Amino acid sequence: MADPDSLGFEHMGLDPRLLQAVTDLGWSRPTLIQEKAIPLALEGKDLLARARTGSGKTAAYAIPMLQLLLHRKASRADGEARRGGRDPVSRVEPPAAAEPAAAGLPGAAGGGRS
Ligand SMILES: Nc1ncnc2c1ncn2[C@@H]1O[C@H](COP(=O)(O)OP(=O)(O)OP(=O)(O)O)[C@@H](O)[C@H]1O
Repeated sequence: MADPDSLGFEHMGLDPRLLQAVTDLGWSRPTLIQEKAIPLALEGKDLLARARTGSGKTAAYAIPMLQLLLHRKASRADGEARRGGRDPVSRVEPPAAAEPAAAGLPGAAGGGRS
């Protein structure tokens, strides 16, 4: 299944947590579709790829997706920290109180023509 001549996961610039996860799964090498797709997806390219069932397509798109999410979270947290605030990703805020449906609309109480 894995391509013995493939560039290893460790050469793809993956987040250490993803590399660890791949190692924990016992995946020593990427499959062909992973080797071809992951670097392009990490560059932000849009891909349409086809490979046999069971060839590892799920990880071919899930690994770059997780990497982009991890980096987005890290850069948002950095930006927030530089502004002296808290990490907006880990912050849990209750939803804002619902506005009255007609508030501010012409014809609503206080907002329309009289
Ligand atoms: N690099 C890898 N090394 C070893 N095993 C892998 C590797 N990548 C995926 N696998 C394993 O291969 C199996 C098939 O992978 P997966 O289901 O992702 O393939 P798929 O191409 O998405 O299949 P399908 O077409 O059925 O959706 C899974 O058990 C998965 O854990």
